[in-house]
Amino acid sequence: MSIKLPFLRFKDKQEQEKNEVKEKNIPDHVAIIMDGNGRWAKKRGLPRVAGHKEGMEAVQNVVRSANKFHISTLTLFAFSTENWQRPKSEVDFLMRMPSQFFQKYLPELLEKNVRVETIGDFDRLPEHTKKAVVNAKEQTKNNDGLLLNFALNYGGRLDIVQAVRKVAAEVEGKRLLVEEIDDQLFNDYLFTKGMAEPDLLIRTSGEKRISNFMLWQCAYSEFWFTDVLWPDFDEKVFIEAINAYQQRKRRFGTV
Ligand SMILES: CCc1cc(N2CCCCCC2)n2ncc(-c3ccc(F)cc3)c2n1
Repeated sequence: MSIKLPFLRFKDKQEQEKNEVKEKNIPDHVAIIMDGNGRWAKKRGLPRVAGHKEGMEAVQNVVRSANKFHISTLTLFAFSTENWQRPKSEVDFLMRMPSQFFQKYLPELLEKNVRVETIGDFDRLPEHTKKAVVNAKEQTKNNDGLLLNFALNYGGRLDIVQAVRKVAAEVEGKRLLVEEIDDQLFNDYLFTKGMAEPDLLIRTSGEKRISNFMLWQCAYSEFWFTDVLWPDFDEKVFIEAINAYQQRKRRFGTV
């Protein structure tokens, strides 16, 4: 059984298949590097912030699609540890986006049983940003639908270094033996504690780099790249990514 998109006319079965997501092998956890917002604006002679605003609409659209496809976890790379190097005016604008997002979409997230989480160094964010995010986390904490996880002030190397520091402190405090340290234990010290690892990592705008995103967690993820700029990312592109994932995961009856 697959989720059909009735509004699209299909030339033939093959064409139809390209516009459907089969229920088998749906990726449990999809992570997205939402790249291309500035380029989207530049192509239109608009200021960069116009690309960020349009990109925020694309965020809610991809949440709706992930919900429809019964994806369990959707992680969105919203702000990296490197993004602090951007002009102050742009960083200030970006730091107001979480609050704007929830002002517009929190009612819909609640109605759709979505739970909001974040990964990254939360403390360094401005108070107004933290307040908006803490409020959304609190209001959605008992929801058991899609886990919408925003990577905020996140870096893969920061994630690993802060985890190593915590493990080292446990060993130093005689609360942990070196021999007990393995992958499974280490996972519990990362920002993504308790979360499934990404099955599919999508990056938009044509760049084919991971840019310090979930370095440990994506060790076994399928990567899918598209030239589409993030503000233009829609359900049709999302289906293309999931279909590509499903093609790679086809067992042809084998285990
Ligand atoms: C903090 C920078 C930033 C940028 C941004 N853009 C701009 C660049 C990336 C593309 C998407 C639109 N969005 N879109 C939603 C959020 C958001 C983050 C956390 C949260 F809890 C709720 C919403 C967001 N955050």
